[in-house]
Amino acid sequence: MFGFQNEFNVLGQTVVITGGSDGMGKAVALELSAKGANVVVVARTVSKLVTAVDEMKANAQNTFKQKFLYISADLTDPVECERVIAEVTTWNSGAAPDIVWCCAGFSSPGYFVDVPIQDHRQQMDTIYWTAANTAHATLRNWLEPVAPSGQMKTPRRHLIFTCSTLAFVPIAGYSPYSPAKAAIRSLSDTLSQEIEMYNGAYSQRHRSDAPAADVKIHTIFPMGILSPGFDNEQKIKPELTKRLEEADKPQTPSEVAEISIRALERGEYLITTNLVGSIMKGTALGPSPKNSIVRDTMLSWLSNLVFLQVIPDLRNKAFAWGKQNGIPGSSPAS
Ligand SMILES: NC(=O)C1=CN([C@@H]2O[C@H](COP(=O)(O)OP(=O)(O)OC[C@H]3O[C@@H](n4cnc5c(N)ncnc54)[C@H](OP(=O)(O)O)[C@@H]3O)[C@@H](O)[C@H]2O)C=CC1
Ligand SMILES: CCCCCCCCCCCCCCCC(=O)[C@@H](N)CO
Repeated sequence: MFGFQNEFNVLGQTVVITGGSDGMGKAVALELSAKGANVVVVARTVSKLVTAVDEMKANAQNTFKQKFLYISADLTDPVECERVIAEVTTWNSGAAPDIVWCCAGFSSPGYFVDVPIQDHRQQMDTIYWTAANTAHATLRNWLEPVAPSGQMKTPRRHLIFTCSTLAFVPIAGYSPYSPAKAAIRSLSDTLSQEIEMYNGAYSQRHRSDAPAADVKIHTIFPMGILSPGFDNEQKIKPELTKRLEEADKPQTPSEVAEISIRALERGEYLITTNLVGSIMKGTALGPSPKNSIVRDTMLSWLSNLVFLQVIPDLRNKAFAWGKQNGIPGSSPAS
């Protein structure tokens, strides 16, 4: 297309998708398979992984050229993440993956004091540590200095995190989950700066050892996704939380995958998937690198005005809820 340079061409690339056996991760896997990528899906449950591989094969652009693999691993364990990268590299004829997309994780909502403290820690393991472990194993591999003769021909790699708009805006009932997503956002912002040192060294690769490729970091911030994980969280979600997130109209996994991939193709860094999500991002953009200085600055001015009203409104709704219903387990005021 005229004037459009695809910043995320996956044809013939090797992609690892954690959490690729369900929900958004599986939708991403299917879409990238249709675009001609070799895809490795990683999650714990083998039966779901087998199904995902079958579906990717059926969806492939070229069944003869593309390869698919699944690896069962619990990514809360950093040793497992290193095994995943090593196995993928062996399978990929000795070359590291070109793209790693962290999608693993699920939400277990509840009020802060009602959720046992070890469950809060477990959410941090499931959300933050699966992503940080994967990023650590991946970047250690990608950023290893190699001699000029070992440099890649298609010199760009992508590390993608999947966060949530809850990293931008607080909603009561998500305290086990939102802090872990906010930590991912902070990791992403920090890495997006740190990676520039390596990319700078890469730009001088003809002179000295440098990483084998340029690396770009991206983070996706979906709103609700109609996934199996979402069905589970709805069963335990406090009624107040459902009420406070009424402005959210959940999207299907394939919608979210498609919108995210299109934004990656435009080269965006922090990616939202609909208008309410963009407004939530706008109010919290702060020091994060921008996709477009003009558009993001206008967006944050607008969002900050909107949120002058939104935050007190959310707090008032919580207060009114308690006034009406009491705290969970108590008998309501009559
Ligand atoms: N659903 C929603 O409303 C929203 C979700 N998100 C985020 O988007 C991402 C995808 O969510 P969703 O589509 O709901 O996903 P699902 O809950 O439907 O699927 C989660 C995937 O992660 C895998 N997984 C979970 N824990 C681990 C682990 N310890 N090690 C390896 N794999 C693991 C699961 O497989 P298995 O259990 O077999 O390991 C599965 O493949 C998540 O990061 C989620 O937090 C963000 C905003 C909204
Ligand atoms: C005009 C602008 C008004 C903005 C109002 C703000 C409303 C907040 C909506 C909260 C939506 C939360 C979606 C994230 C879901 C998620 O990550 C979990 N389902 C975990 O899986």
